[in-house]
Amino acid sequence: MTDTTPTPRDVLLLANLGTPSAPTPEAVSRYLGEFLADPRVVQLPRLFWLPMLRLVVLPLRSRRVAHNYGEIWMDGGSPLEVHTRRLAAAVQPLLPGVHVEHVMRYGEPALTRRLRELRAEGARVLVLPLYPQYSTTTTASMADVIARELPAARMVEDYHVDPDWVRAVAESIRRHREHHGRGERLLFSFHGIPQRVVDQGDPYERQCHASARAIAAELGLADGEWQLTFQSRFGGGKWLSPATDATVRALAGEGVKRIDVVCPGFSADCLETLEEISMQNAGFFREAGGETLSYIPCLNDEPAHARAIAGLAQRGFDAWR
Ligand SMILES: C=CC1=C(C)c2cc3[nH]c(cc4nc(cc5[nH]c(cc1n2)c(C)c5CCC(=O)O)C(CCC(=O)O)=C4C)c(C)c3C=C
Ligand SMILES: [Fe+2]
Ligand SMILES: [Fe+2]
Repeated sequence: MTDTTPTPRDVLLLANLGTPSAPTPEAVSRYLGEFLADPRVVQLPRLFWLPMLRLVVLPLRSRRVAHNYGEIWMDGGSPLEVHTRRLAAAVQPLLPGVHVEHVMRYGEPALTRRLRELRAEGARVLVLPLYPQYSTTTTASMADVIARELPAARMVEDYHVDPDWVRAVAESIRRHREHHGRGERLLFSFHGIPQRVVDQGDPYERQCHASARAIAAELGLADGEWQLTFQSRFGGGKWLSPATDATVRALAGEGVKRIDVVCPGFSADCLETLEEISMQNAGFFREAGGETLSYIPCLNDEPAHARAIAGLAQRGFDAWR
C-alpha cells in the first residue's frame, strides 16, 4: 500500500503591526482600539485604561490621525499594507516549496485567524515578525498569539545584526546619498518605547544601538557622522531618548543645514516614517533654521531585502528538518 499521509505544507507568515483599512476616523478608531487595548502595548491597569481608551483617547485621537493617514494613503491602501504585501510577493519566488503570505497583528489580514485556519490544515508555520529588533511591545505580542492559536508554529525572534539585512540597509543609504547628495549628519531614528519597559529587561534599546553601529560600520562612518534617536512617543512617562524631534531642532540650531534620516526599525514605510519623519520632522528642521531633511525610505520590497528575509526564513525551516 502506498503511504497517503499528506506532507504538511510549509507556510511563511510575514507579520507586520497592522494599519487601518481606510483613512477615516471610524477605521482608525477600530484599528487603534484593537492595538492600544493589547496589554503588551499599554501596560496600565485594565480597569482604568480600557474605559479611558474608549471614552477619551479614541474620540480625541482618531480624527487627527485619520487626517495624517490621508496625507500618505496610496492607491492600493495604507502604505504599511501595500509595502508588506509587495514584500511577501518578492520573497515568494525565492522560497520554492514554501507558501508565503503577509499578515497583521492588528486588523487584516489577521495573524490570529490565519493561525487558526492553518492549525486545522496541519501546516508547518514559521512566523517572521517584520521587526528587526525584538521588543516585548511588538514581537512578544506576536508570540502571545502563536501560543494561543498554534503553539507548534515557530517564530524568528529578531534579525537586528543579520549580515544580509545590515548590508541591505547600508547599501540603500549609500545609494540614496549617491542620488540625492549627502547630509552633514546621518540620523538613525527608531520607534521609541517607554523607558520603564526597558528597565524591566526589554532588549529593544540595546538591539537598536547594535543595529545602528553595524550599519554605520558597514558604511565606514566615523563616530561624529551619525546619531541614534527615538521617535513616535505616545502618552506620558519617560520614553527612550534622545528624541528625534528635539535632535532635529537642536542640529538646525547648531547651524547644520542638511541631514539624512533613515529608520531601520521599520521594514516597510508607514505613517511613522512617511508622515512623522518625512513631513513633520522635516518641517521642524526647517522651522529651526535647517534647509533639507532627506528621508531615506525603508527597504520595502527591494530585492536585497527580499533576499535577507528569505535567508532568515530558509534557516528557520532548515532548523526544523
Ligand atoms: C517598529 C517597531 C515599533 C515599536 C517598538 C512600537 C511601539 C509602540 N507603538 C506605540 C503606539 C503607536 N504606534 C503607532 C504606529 C506604528 N507603530 C509601529 C511600529 C512600532 N511601534 C508602526 C509600524 C506604526 C505605523 C502603522 C501604520 O499604520 O502606518 C500608532 C498609530 C499612530 C498614532 O496614533 O500615532 C500608535 C498609537 C506604543 C504605545 C508602543 C510601545 C509601547
Ligand atoms: Fe508604534
Ligand atoms: Fe507617530
